[in-house]
Amino acid sequence: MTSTDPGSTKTFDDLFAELAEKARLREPGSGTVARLDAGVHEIGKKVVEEAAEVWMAAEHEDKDRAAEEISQLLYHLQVMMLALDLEPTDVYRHL
Ligand SMILES: N=c1c2ncn([C@@H]3O[C@H](COP(=O)(O)OP(=O)(O)OP(=O)(O)O)[C@@H](O)[C@H]3O)c2ncn1[C@@H]1O[C@H](COP(=O)(O)O)[C@@H](O)[C@H]1O
Repeated sequence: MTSTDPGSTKTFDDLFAELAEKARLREPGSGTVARLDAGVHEIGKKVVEEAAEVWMAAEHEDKDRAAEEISQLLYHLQVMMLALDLEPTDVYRHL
């Protein structure tokens, strides 16, 4: 996907609803369910790893790569939210 390509129209809230449903159903084969089962410590490591990848892409790669890494960071933050039983509104009220 390039920065001029709209690509997926999925939003933050759409992805959160999708992940919450997979977690609720414990969907077989879901990477999200596996990450939740691994626990907060492992999820936290992925959050830190993806944050570093955002930083590196921002400094050394193009905008589209940075956007891709940001999307992955948002995904792992959502997994952390699910692990902590946090809703988006619990986060939004601090914005
Ligand atoms: N948006 C994402 C998403 N972003 C990042 N990731 C995961 O985070 C990893 C980040 O890439 P890395 O370069 O760090 O890969 P890696 O080092 O091999 O990471 P590990 O898998 O070893 O942790 C990806 O390989 C995915 O496993 C995601 N996994 C899933 N989704 C979406 O979440 C939804 C549910 O996915 P499942 O639960 O797998 O069905 C679907 O719509 C997916 O598109």
